[in-house]
Amino acid sequence: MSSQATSTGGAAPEAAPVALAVTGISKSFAGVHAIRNLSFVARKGEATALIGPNGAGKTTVFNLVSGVYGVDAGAVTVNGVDVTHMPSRRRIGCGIARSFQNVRLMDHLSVLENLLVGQHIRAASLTDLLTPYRLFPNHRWRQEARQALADNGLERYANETVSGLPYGVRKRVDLVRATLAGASILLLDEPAAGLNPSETNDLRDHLNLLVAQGLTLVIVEHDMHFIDSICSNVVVLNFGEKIAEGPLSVVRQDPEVRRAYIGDGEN
Ligand SMILES: Nc1ncnc2c1ncn2[C@@H]1O[C@H](COP(=O)(O)OP(=O)(O)OP(=O)(O)O)[C@@H](O)[C@H]1O
Repeated sequence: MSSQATSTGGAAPEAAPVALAVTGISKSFAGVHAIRNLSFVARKGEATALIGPNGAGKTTVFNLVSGVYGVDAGAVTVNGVDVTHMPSRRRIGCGIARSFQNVRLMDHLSVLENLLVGQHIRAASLTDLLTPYRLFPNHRWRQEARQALADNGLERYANETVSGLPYGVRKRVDLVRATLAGASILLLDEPAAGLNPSETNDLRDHLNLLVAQGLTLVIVEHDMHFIDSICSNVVVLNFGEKIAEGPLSVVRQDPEVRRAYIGDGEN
């Protein structure tokens, strides 16, 4: 990844709109300051990485953003909506979804059936919910699901049962499921964990495709090469505080980041 481009001619490119804004959030657990006065934004159509040593607070940020825990202070805004005091399930309706570490597909159903079930969040009524399976084989949802599989190079798996699929494919189907359910911001917790090199490359390509399609990604990941190939912005946490932010090529040169996390041996 190249560092921020500077241009001498013409106006600077306009920054993409803010999709997720975290403003001055703090959280303590029984006197342990897990997150202290943290602020950052994730912009539409960009991937932001959250990195830091074990216990730095990365998972807690995801828990606060997705509403698993309430913040002690600060605010969280999703697509312009203040969700700070909104329950987790309603935040999904604002376009934010959390994925991975555990793939949440139904093993006994086919890929296509899983996608149709995922679309239930968009259903306005019970009739809506049942229609795509039972009545009209070419219902719009089914067409959308097939199209989404095709767009992401997964169409050959449409009728396969999930339990028989390689782990890397299941993870990618889980991504498609989340986007079809209406998510525009994905929180991805160590997406490359447990994948072999070829699956990691496929996932990287898939995530870059989603970014190109305008999705916003926030990724917790330890694999710097993976981050480098996807994320334009990196937020570095240590003991619950932001110690650096910027392109990876810049933050990895920061002495505090090297001391806390990346290490002097890395280039
Ligand atoms: N539910 C909880 N109860 C008590 N302490 C918690 C809870 N959740 C997180 N913590 C504490 O908050 C701090 C940050 O933890 P967190 O899991 O967010 O870090 P992390 O950066 O995700 O670490 P790792 O990379 O190991 O997953 C740690 O000190 C942890 O023990």
